[in-house]
Amino acid sequence: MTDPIDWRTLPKAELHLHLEGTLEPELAFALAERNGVTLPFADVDELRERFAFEDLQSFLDVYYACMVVLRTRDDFADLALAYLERAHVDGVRHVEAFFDPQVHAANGVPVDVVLDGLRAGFDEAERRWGITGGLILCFVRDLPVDSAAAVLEEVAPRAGELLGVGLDSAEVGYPPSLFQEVFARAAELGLRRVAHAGEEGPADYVWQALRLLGAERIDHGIRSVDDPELVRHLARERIPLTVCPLSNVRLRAVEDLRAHPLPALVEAGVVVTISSDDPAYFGGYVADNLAALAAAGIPDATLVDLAGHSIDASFASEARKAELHDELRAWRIARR
Ligand code: HPA
Ligand SMILES: [Zn+2]
Repeated sequence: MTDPIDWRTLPKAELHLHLEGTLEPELAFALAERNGVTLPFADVDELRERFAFEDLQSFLDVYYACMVVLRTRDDFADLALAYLERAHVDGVRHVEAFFDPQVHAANGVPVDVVLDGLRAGFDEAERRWGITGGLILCFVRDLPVDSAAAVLEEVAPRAGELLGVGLDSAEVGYPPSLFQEVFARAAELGLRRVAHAGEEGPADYVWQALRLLGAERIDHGIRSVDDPELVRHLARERIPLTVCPLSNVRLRAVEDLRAHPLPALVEAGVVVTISSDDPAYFGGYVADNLAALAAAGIPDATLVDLAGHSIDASFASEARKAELHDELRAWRIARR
């Protein structure tokens, strides 16, 4: 028998990661103190007690409450670099990360400040650890569509500093169709398009994200299993799903990992990738997600294949993808 795999050693890309969801309680309280901001939780322990979520909304309430500590360019740079250091330890070689500028704007922080800080963090991580990647601006689907359009126009002159746009936050009752025009404008600006769909919402929202928004990747997408025609479409067109197993369990989108639709999706030939979503809140970073899947009975060889999918499904250049595949090949050879 071969040794158990240390999933941190496996080269991989992380494609579904909310930077604000990497705000560990200790950093949240340190930033609150630095900025003279009061969090609605007494201390780190009380905040962690609030991590017993019942659904997506009960998580979002805590997640948005913590964001008030993020005020300055340095806060955003520190947040990004702290995550990227953990990602580096986790064997993440390429990251495509979300951020929610509408929420920061509501807190009085201009999108330019957010973007300057996050970009500084990414640039530093590339220098230190060779991690590549970039930023995906997410529209918050339960805020007015006008505010999504406004933030897009505000960043339009800096579109070249973004990889793309996404769609996140409370899903049910906020169908992708609401954002058709905003996504069309993003495409005009040369931005790639992804969208959260089929996390708590129905398979029809996945169809809408594909057909109305031009989404190239679906974030979560697990409810696609309810629609066999959709599963066949995803497989045939090689449309990747960025699946976040520990998130799905914590937010009760699935009962437990053994009931997760991932094996059915993989079996059907869908390009599944694994990510951590909001690792500070959901009990694990990406290697922890892989370890949890292995413990739940997913074969090691399947999980290694999914790391390969994460490279293919990324928006990295073809040259960078080839480099990452070389690293993965070397890893497989070293395991033999
Ligand atoms: O898991 C999520 N789903 C939707 N919106 C989010 N914003 C941060 N995390 C999430
Ligand atoms: Zn997400």
